[in-house]
Amino acid sequence: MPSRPLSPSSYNNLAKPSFVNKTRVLFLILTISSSVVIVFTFLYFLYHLWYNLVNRSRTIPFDSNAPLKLQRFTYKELKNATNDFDEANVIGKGGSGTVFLGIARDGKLLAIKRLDTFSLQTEREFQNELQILGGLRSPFLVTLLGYCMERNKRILVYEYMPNKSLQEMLFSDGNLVLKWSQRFEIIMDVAKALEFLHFGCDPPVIHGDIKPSNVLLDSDCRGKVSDFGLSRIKVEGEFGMDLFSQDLGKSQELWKSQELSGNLATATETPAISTPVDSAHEVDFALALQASSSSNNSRCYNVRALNLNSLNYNANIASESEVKSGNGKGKEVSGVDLGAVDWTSKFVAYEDELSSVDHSKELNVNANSVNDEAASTKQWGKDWWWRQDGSGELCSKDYVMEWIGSQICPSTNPDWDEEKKSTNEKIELDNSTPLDNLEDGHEPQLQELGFGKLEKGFEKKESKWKKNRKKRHKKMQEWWKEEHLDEISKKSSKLKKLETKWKKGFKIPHFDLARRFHFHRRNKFREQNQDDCDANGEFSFRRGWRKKNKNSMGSDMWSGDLFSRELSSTTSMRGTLCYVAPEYGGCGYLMEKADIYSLGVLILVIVSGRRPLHVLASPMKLEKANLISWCRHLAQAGNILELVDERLKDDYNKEQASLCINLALTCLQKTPELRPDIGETVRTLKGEMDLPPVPFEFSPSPSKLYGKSRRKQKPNAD
Ligand SMILES: Nc1ncnc2c1ncn2[C@@H]1O[C@H](COP(=O)(O)OP(=O)(O)OP(=O)(O)O)[C@@H](O)[C@H]1O
Repeated sequence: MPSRPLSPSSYNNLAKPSFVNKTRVLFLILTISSSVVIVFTFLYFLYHLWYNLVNRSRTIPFDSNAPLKLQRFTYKELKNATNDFDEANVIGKGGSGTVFLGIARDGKLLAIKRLDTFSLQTEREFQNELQILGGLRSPFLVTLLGYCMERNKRILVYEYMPNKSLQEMLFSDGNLVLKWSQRFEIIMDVAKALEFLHFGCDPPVIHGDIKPSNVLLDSDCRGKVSDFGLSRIKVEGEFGMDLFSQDLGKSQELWKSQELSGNLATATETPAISTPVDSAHEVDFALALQASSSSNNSRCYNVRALNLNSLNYNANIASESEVKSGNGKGKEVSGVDLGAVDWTSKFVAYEDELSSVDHSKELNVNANSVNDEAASTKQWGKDWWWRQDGSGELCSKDYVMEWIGSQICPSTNPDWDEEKKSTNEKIELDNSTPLDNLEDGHEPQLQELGFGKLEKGFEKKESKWKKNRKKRHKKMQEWWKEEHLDEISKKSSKLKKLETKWKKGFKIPHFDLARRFHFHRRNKFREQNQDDCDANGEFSFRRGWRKKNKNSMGSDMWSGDLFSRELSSTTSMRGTLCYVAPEYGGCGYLMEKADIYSLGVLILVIVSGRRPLHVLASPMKLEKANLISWCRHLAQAGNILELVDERLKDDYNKEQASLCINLALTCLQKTPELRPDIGETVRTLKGEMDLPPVPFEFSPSPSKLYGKSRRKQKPNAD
């Protein structure tokens, strides 16, 4: 019997079970995989919870809401408190703002810091102070009492510290010299402040800018750490933080919230604090974004600035220096009064001196008496005074180079004019008996006494000096080119590459918008900078060129020598030159050990009463210019107490002083891991713990210790 052909429906019935099976398998797979995902997520959540509980430190929790507890002042209130921000009330000036003395309605004295510009950087500093310092209370930290935030006005209100800053106390002209006991207490206070920040806060806080101007002194001269503008909260699990990546995160939030709400809300933790829209943010955000695309970028900008200045210098040197420079002072360079010589001459003189260290060993004439010194000076190359050791210091060198670059541009450097004046006066003082008794710097008096007439009398002399000066300019220009142009051009080409990368890349909508704003505004910024530069400006690493404020105090210590005052306390985007740890200055991660390094520098500064870079008038003292190098050389020579401030005479505790210096040396080790942590540092200072082993290279070398005795022993043996 022929079989009946299968109908299509029967085919369907036959295919169904396989289809159903497939669906079942698929369903099973999906169920299993999703349950695996859920289980893993749950496990991860449990692990995270456990991790947080276990690692919850024994410290106080960091109170991010605390800023909201700060008093919010109105601008009018602060205006009244400071007598309309009267100049007479100015008690200090830093890189970011001016500090005024204010009187509250209840008669309490306040330190009111008005941020001078409105940019992303000042905004970041402002927010940092609110978010970090605002949430901390410690007897070793200056208390932030409140703030004012109205349109583009940013003001911070602190407790008033009657003895101002350690910077002023150590380096001001007054006769007041900090006693040893006070110095030691201040060292202890700063160490305890850092102990609180690193170990007492959860998460730990890294200050990032420990230096004398950020240590304020109360009525008893006890130190309190201030200025959290560059501080960072250490995020758990992170091995470090990059300043720009953090800023960028914050900036992106700022940017987003501005876009979404039309208001520039601050970080999410402080929704109550809001800032009005301002285009400056767009520009600076873009700038930060660009900077974040290369960790070296911030430096590159400065290098570019240097190039501009150098070019300016090159272009103008022949013509302008002749017209503007006034008098050359070649003779005074080698003369007695080195304090009055101009920077060019000084620099050439130093350069000559350094060359002699390098090649002719002229400094080591008395071979017998200075043999050891000769050995140590020989190894310092031409750039020994900024080279502390190793490649990590290159960033510092860059800063120094930039600064010098700015200094050798006579048309843009007001100090040249000042020195021109003082030289004019000097000519008078050197050559005319009636003026002999006059003090330097009294131009009106000089004019009254016939300065104009005398000036004519010395015209011939002047023209000779002008020629000398021109020669010297040229010599320095050539030296500068030889030494650094190669390095600088490499860097600027790197910057160009980055710029093209930047122009081509980053097509993300917000970023692109930011970029366009950035380029538009940056050109404006450059023009403005150039104008500022031309119009009697000064160079600051934090702000680039800025107008010189004659009343400026604090970080601008006009009493100091030209070189030191600029270099020792100017804040960059990444800390302050000479105080910043090599790994961080090298654009690395900001860690607790960076604060330890800065503390090491600070200890040396406090003990010695010198700035970290302190070029004195006498070129013979150049070996002491770099405090850290000098200290290391003294340590090798087994003579660290020579570092102690001469003004203390013998009135200090030698045991404590050598403990401090040796501790500083351990803090200044290149490898961050080798530096002690702040707990060890405090215990060592308290005498509760032995000094961590001083690095081998800074221990007195056997030849230095035993060299003499061996020589003595020889005759006996014979
Ligand atoms: N609370 C305060 N009480 C008394 N004086 C203060 C107070 N805060 C700051 N000053 C003075 O103002 C000066 C400038 O302080 P500010 O914190 O603005 O800048 P800085 O730390 O010197 O420099 P930068 O901001 O560039 O790091 C200080 O050196 C100090 O003399």
